[in-house]
Amino acid sequence: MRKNNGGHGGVIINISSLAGLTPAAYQPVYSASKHGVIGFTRSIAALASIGNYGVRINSVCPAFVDTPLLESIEKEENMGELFKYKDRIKDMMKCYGVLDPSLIAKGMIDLIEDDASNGAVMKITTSRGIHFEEFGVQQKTKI
Ligand SMILES: NC(=O)C1=CN([C@@H]2O[C@H](COP(=O)(O)OP(=O)(O)OC[C@H]3O[C@@H](n4cnc5c(N)ncnc54)[C@H](O)[C@@H]3O)[C@@H](O)[C@H]2O)C=CC1
Ligand SMILES: CCCCCC(=O)/C=C/C=C\C=C\C=C\[C@@H](O)[C@@H](O)CCCC(=O)O
Repeated sequence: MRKNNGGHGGVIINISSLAGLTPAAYQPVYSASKHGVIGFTRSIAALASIGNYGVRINSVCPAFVDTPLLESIEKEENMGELFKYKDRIKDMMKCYGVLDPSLIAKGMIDLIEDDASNGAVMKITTSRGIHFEEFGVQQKTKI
C-alpha cells in the first residue's frame, strides 16, 4: 500500500473505542486492547509521515453503538466473572445513550476525505457528536 514500496498510498482507519481513552472498569481486557489500538495508530502514523508512505492512518473511538456487539455483554461466556456487572454496563448505555451506526460511517468518511488527518483520534458521542481527542503539539503527526 505504501508508495515507497510500490503501492498507491491510501487511508487506514483503525477502530478503537472511548474505552481506549478512559478506564472501563467492567471490561478491562477490552479497554486495554482499545488503548493499544490508539497507541499503535499514532505510532504507525508518525512512521508513515517520516517515511513518506503516502498512507494516512487514523483511529475512531465511538461510545456505545447500536450493533450486535452490545448483546455480547448478556453472555456469560463472553464476560466471564465480569458477567455480574452487565446491568451496570446497561446503566451506562442508558446514561450515555446508544449511537446509530450511520454516525460512525460519517466520521469515517470525514477521515477519508480530510487529506490533513494522520494519527487523528476521532471521538463520537451522543452528547458531542464527532470531535477529536486533543494531544500536545509535540505529539501530533502530519503527513
Ligand atoms: N458497538 C459498540 O458499542 C462499539 C463498537 N466498537 C468497535 O467497533 C468494532 C466493530 O464492532 P461492532 O460492529 O459493534 O461489532 P459486531 O459484533 O456487531 O461486529 C463485528 C464483526 O466482526 C466480525 N469478526 C469478528 N472476529 C473476526 C475476525 N477474527 N476476522 C474477521 N471478522 C471478524 C464479526 O463476524 C462481525 O461481523 C469493534 O472493534 C468494536 O470494538 C467501538 C465502540 C463501541
Ligand atoms: C467506556 C464507554 C464506551 C464503551 C464503548 C464500547 O466500546 C462498547 C462496547 C460494548 C460491548 C463490548 C463487549 C465486548 C465483549 C468481549 O470482548 C468480552 O470478552 C469482554 C470481557 C470483559 C473484559 O474486557 O475483560
